[in-house]
Amino acid sequence: MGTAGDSEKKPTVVFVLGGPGSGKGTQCANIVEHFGYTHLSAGDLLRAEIKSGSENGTMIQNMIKEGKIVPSEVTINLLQKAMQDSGNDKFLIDGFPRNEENRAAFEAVTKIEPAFVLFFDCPEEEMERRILSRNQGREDDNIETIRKRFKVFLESSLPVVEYYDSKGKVQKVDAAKPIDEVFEVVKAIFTPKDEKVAV
Ligand SMILES: Nc1ncnc2c1ncn2[C@@H]1O[C@H](COP(=O)(O)OP(=O)(O)O)[C@@H](O)[C@H]1O
Ligand SMILES: Nc1ccn([C@@H]2O[C@H](COP(=O)(O)OP(=O)(O)O)[C@@H](O)[C@H]2O)c(=O)n1
Ligand SMILES: [Mg+2]
Repeated sequence: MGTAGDSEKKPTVVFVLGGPGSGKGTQCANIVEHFGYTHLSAGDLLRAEIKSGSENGTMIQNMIKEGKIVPSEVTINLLQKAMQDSGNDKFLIDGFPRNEENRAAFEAVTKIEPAFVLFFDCPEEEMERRILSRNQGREDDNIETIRKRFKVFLESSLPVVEYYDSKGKVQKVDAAKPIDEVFEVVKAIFTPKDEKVAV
């Protein structure tokens, strides 16, 4: 018997990254249906925290409106709680880590390394079109905030993708295609290799 610490198996985590509007949430919903993962969107958790009237709510709301990245401590707490509450051991963590601070803090706090990183690659003009017709009533889906979010994505989030790419952990998907075509590619990535053999 191991000690309490090492006898518990670490959960499987896949980070789902990509620019704003690249289709992360949409594809995660598809993956959940087919592969039994629990989908945790960092943005959704932060928006729920605002709605709950938490003491951090105003700070989070202001940062989201400016397209800025909320301090890791806040987001990681929400992710950890959601992981515990889920009862599952397989997670799609969508929209996190979004900067080097997010990445290093998650690793330090949870000791979890992602199994791989699913990266949705999409041209900015297409992402902009999608966000402007998303109609979810989000306070950050306006052209002024969108521009700020694109800048943060290029400056802070892409380096995280590059970091994982240098470790051979990135599965890059062309996300500019229609939803079902993107999912065909995603599905192949999640399907265990021994089930991929044609019969
Ligand atoms: N491949 C796609 N082609 C066209 N529209 C898409 C595609 N994927 C997602 N969308 C739409 O674009 C918007 C943004 O998608 P979403 O999944 O919310 O992206 P993200 O979570 O990366 O911001 C949504 O309205 C969604 O329905
Ligand atoms: N790890 C994260 C994820 C989101 N956020 C905030 O939440 C906003 C919306 O994130 P999101 O993932 O829901 O946005 P989309 O990429 O889905 O459009 C971001 O622009 C950030 O302000 C954050 O601060 N830290
Ligand atoms: Mg999203």
